[in-house]
Amino acid sequence: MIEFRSVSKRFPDGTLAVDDFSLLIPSRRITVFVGSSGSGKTTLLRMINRMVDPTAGQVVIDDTDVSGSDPVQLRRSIGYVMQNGGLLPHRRIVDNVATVPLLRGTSKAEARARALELLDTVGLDRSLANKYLSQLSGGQQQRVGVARALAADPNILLMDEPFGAVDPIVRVELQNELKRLQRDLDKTVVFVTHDIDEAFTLGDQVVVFKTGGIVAQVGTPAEILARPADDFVASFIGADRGQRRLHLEPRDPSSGQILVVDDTGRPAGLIDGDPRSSDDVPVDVRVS
Ligand SMILES: Nc1ncnc2c1ncn2[C@@H]1O[C@H](COP(=O)(O)OP(=O)(O)OP(=O)(O)O)[C@@H](O)[C@H]1O
Repeated sequence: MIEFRSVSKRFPDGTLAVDDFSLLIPSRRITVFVGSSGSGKTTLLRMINRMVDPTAGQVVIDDTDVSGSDPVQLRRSIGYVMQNGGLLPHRRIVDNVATVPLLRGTSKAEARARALELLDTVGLDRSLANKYLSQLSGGQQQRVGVARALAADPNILLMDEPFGAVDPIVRVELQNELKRLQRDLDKTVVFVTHDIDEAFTLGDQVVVFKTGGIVAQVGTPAEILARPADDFVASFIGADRGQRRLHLEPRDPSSGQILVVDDTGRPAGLIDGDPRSSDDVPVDVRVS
């Protein structure tokens, strides 16, 4: 589990990027940070591997405050994927994937063998191993970024807008692939995006941010869709434009769960509780 405890970040130029932020990130799930530009998502993500240190508060991973960890060791033990991925254009794909294991002292032969396995894991043909980045498509490049992040077999994978630069069809493929990988490999994934649909597709837990690292709402996609916390969230998820039209269908009362379904009757998720037991919960919700 990753825990942010009353974390703030003021940059040297005076910008308060994050103000008193607290959150629990469950292990082996995908948590998505979504919000408008400049709301502090990347700053928070980078606090997990100490690319950024908070000016107040603590970030704790499995009961250990990261401020006591060596930043270089920590960074090598946590996978990190970013948009246009930090890959080295002058090195072959296989060598890019093997970077961290080599830095950690794994033999060249072993690191290469592992890199080839990882190409399989992320759905890339091994024939690409000796090519260079410029010879790959955008989607393939992002897969290499994911393979590289997985190379040290980290428990935690941080992903900062990793699919932002690829076309919508490839983006959906990559999202599906990530969900499969998470199920197979059981990693704790923290994923940053601007795209609310991507957040709802991927997230077990979704955190909607306002400017200043302020949390507008935390919940499962179904909870947020069915009960936007305020006008900001409603507007962000498109509820105010009537784009999302979901409604709640109570299930077996003993289960205490309610099914959220869209206009076509397709289930969008489950939420806990009885919608009719609370005045502020609409039984018919316009959400997309
Ligand atoms: N090194 C820095 N020095 C000063 N201000 C910074 C620095 N890094 C980020 N900021 C500011 O902190 C705020 C939060 O930035 P951050 O990159 O965390 O937001 P974000 O939600 O990830 O935005 P985006 O979605 O555009 O990437 C912004 O106002 C940004 O300008």
